[in-house]
Amino acid sequence: MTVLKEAGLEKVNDDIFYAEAFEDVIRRTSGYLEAGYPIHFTGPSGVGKTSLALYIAKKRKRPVMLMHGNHELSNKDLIGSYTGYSSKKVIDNYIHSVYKKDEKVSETWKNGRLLEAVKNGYTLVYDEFTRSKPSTNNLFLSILEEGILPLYGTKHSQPFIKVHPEFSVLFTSNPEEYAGVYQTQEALLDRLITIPLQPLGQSEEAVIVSKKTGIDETEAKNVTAFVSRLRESCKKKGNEGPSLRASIMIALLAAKADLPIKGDNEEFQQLVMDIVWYQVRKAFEKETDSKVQNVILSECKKI
Ligand SMILES: Nc1ncnc2c1ncn2[C@@H]1O[C@H](COP(=O)(O)OP(=O)(O)OP(=O)(O)O)[C@@H](O)[C@H]1O
Repeated sequence: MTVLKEAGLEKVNDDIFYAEAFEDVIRRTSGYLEAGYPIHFTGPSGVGKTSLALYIAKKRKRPVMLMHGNHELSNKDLIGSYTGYSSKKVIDNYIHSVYKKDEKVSETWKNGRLLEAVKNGYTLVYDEFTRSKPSTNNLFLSILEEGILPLYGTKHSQPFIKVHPEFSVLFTSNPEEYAGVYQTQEALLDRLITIPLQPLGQSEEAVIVSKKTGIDETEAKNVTAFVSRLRESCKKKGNEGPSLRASIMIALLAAKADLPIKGDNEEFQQLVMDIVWYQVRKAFEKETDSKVQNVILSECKKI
């Protein structure tokens, strides 16, 4: 769990740049959130779902909590649990002929992440929520429908807590065919406004790459155009191919190693090969390794 504001991690969000192609999505989703509806961004890896969710969350001017889906996430993590015992001993020996000892032992309760967010009206970004078990995510049904968080199995005398009126949530997920992703219960999906996101255009990706890595925008465009051409070839084979992440890695590593972003530079060729190989190999699974290398190299040489 990360409460960005409290952890002094607001920089995480300052590092997110506004992309014009998302302007309309930002406007629509901000309106839905203000009206009290949860948002769900879905799309392939690396299109910028988490970044966009964080960007929109930050605009709400409420503390932002980032939570990552995981198959080990449990109700204890979300609601809270007793973490042990604490004891308090008072010894009164003021009058030395009188000795009084008062000892109290009590269980120590620690609030879970969701309970904190719900109680204090945070904006929750629940990243890759379909990586948690559907049974864990059931808690969201009560939150979104009845406006309560049930305190199941916690020995609390109070059966639930009411959701703060400012609480809101943005979910992100990868498509169901991705490894490690659970199928989500229809009842939950039915309560979310699901918006599919597609990769940004190469010019918009270039702006992000340039701002994030410090390389010149024309060079960044050469990198994103290269990655984008490979992505198109992979798509024809039914695979997503390399994402914006690959462009950021190429630009960063080239800058660090002081490599020119030039397709005929052998060291640069090796760098891009290392970065995009896995994704391209997956798409061209029926081809030989040397054919895959040729696909990458011939696109690289166009830089
Ligand atoms: N608008 C943006 N501003 C700055 N960086 C961005 C932006 N969009 C994407 N990125 C960067 O691109 C990479 C992928 O973005 P992000 O993690 O948001 O994608 P995602 O769709 O959530 O991916 P995944 O499904 O793999 O989690 C990250 O390194 C992120 O920092």
